[in-house]
Amino acid sequence: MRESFLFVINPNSGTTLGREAGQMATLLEKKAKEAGYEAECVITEAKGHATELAAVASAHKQFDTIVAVGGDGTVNEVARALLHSGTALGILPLGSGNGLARHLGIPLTLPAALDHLWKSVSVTIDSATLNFQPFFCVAGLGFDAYVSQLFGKQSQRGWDTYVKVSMKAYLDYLPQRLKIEGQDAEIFSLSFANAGQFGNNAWVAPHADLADGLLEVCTVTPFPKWFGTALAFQLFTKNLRTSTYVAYQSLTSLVVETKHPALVHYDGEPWQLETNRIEVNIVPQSLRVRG
Ligand SMILES: Nc1ncnc2c1ncn2[C@@H]1O[C@H](COP(=O)(O)OP(=O)(O)OP(=O)(O)O)[C@@H](O)[C@H]1O
Repeated sequence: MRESFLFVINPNSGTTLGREAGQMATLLEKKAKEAGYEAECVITEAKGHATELAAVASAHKQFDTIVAVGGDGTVNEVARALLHSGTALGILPLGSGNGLARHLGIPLTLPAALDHLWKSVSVTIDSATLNFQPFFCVAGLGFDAYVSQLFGKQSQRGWDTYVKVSMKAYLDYLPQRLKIEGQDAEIFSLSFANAGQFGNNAWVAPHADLADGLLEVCTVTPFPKWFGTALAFQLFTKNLRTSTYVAYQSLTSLVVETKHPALVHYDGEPWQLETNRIEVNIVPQSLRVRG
């Protein structure tokens, strides 16, 4: 039997899909056929739709691989439907940040990413949960959650919007007091990294390993405003570990208590909690990915 792929296309991802999603579907079906595979495409109609589509296809064992065509939000929506299933996740990284794809070394141009997809084999990786919400790349609270909330409100996506939004967020963001495993702490940000980067090569935990059964917990403590540029440089050059304001722990679970229900993010998706308690857990060896 020929190998089969379902492409789940999010027209809202990145800056290139949009009204071109229909053309993308036609192109992907043609390319798959030329390469000797069975393929179907579906275009999502709303937030959460990718999970429904992937869950139905996976339950009926209709396809060997379900490919998220979009960014980390799309990857999250498809991947959560494939947890502990026999169906593998594929990624065509057409989002804004593409953190998991970049960590996995998936090329960012469509022809190269497709070529990579056909040739790749599946590996089993860990996922994680934040208050039972699955994530695959990075989740957290503090500055990054604030940026994800502001980014989610923009009409344009893409790298330029990330930069604009991050700079605005930096000017008015205030550090938070909370308890990490019962210990008082003040944080600029607290990240739970399954993969090494947020996306756009912002390496929050370059040493993160997707299959080691551990989360890399990265605490950034408050720093003088003038140090922001140096910290950003360390983030983009995989040198955050050298900063005096950064500490790492490798953990399987963690409990954080906040004064007020916190704004968090999971794979860049903002989420306003209704509880003061945050529990993060690793879920070892839970997802098959074409890497
Ligand atoms: N048809 C749709 N209409 C509107 N929003 C959608 C639709 N399908 C999915 N979404 C939502 O679009 C959002 C953005 O998708 P995604 O995260 O893939 O792109 P991105 O933010 O540009 O990339 P990245 O997360 O890599 O930075 C997600 O919150 C997803 O739930």
